[in-house]
Amino acid sequence: MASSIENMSQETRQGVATILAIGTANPPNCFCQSEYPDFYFQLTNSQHMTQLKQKFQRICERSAIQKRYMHLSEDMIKGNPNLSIYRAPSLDVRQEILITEVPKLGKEAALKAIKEWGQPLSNITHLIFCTSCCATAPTADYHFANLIGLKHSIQKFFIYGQGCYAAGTALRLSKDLVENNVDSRVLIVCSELMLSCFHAPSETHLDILVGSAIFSDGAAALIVGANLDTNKNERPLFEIISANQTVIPDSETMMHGKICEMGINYYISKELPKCIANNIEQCLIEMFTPFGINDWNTLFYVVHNGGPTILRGIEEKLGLDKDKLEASWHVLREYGNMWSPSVLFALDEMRKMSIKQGKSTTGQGLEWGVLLALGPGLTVETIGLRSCVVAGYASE
Ligand SMILES: CC(C)(COP(=O)(O)OP(=O)(O)OC[C@H]1O[C@@H](n2cnc3c(N)ncnc32)[C@H](O)[C@@H]1OP(=O)(O)O)[C@@H](O)C(=O)NCCC(=O)NCCSC(=O)/C=C/c1ccc(O)cc1
Repeated sequence: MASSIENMSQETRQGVATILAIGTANPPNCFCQSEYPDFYFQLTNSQHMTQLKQKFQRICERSAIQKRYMHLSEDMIKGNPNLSIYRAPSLDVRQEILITEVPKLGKEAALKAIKEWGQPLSNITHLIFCTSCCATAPTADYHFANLIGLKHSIQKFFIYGQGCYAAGTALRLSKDLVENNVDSRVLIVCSELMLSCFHAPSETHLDILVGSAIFSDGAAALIVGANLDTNKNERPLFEIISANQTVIPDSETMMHGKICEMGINYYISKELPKCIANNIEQCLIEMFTPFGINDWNTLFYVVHNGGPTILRGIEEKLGLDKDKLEASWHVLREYGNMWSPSVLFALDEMRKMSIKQGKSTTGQGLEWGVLLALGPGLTVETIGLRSCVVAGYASE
């Protein structure tokens, strides 16, 4: 197996799932992290909780985040005061907004991906839509397909409630779809709005402080296909060489949530970063041993930016060089943790950063890499990637 990889040229291979375009979008409201504690405690009439506010300030300072985007606004809270009262029933008003806004933000990201891809909308054969934020029938994929104008014969899949690892599941599914359906083109869309889980601070539910400090809104879209039509100028960004899902044993209590009258009520254990760090190398061993790869610094990395302690834990456990998780740190700093789209923002940043730095491939000049999507379960989606030559790159 190893020798076949060493001999592979940088041409994309026939029949292998390939990412052809990436688009991202955020709502217009931008929140500066250093100003957010004042805004959040004032918005939720919690200024009197001075110790809790100081704790929240410490979490914001330690978050490594500089700014985040949210659909949520002061006017929305004023118009719906229950949104800012801890545990007050507010599911109806949240769902009413999310049913419209989740597909809408997804459309913005999808239009950017489709523009980069350069092909007509009618060439999309399959849609995979992911969100943890709105529960309706028909589901959000249906509303999205109508909104953007996909053909009625589009083959739709809806991935709901997987939180931050949904993009990995979508990539794994897209690989099976495009490698088994001739000429198929899959549109993946991940769209999340934190209005679904915005809560006032509570002395008895400290997990909310963490989510309120790091969660943010975003959408990302990809086009995936195999057997590129170079006559139509389809260009490869990354090949999906392999895809595994792993559930970390006995980790269910690390991160969980459920929809309640108050919106999504979630819990995040302090032990979560350690649990991920302790189990991540096994995921890499299982994916890359068949390829003869065991030096983790020979790979490029696209990791879900769940929080700074999660990224640091992975760096330390794998013994990674300083710049290995640069794309994920960038997304954490500039956008926060957007759940499912986050790791696709990091994938987008990886190829942009590689071009900006004059690297020969979309994977920081390296050929092989990994995308790690992490979420409730704890579930890890490990996606093996092969970079592509940067268009127009001329070696010396
Ligand atoms: C930025 C943190 C939170 C703090 O930075 P630090 O370097 O560890 O700093 P400190 O150790 O000084 O911690 C600052 C304070 O935060 C507190 N803290 C530290 N983690 C905690 C903690 N999980 N609880 C409650 N206090 C804490 C910690 O006790 C401490 O309190 P204090 O001593 O009073 O200053 C850092 O620990 C961190 O990155 N933690 C990992 C964040 C994390 O778990 N991310 C994944 C979130 S879960 C997710 O993305 C999706 C969930 C989801 C769920 C359901 C759905 O349906 C959909 C989605």
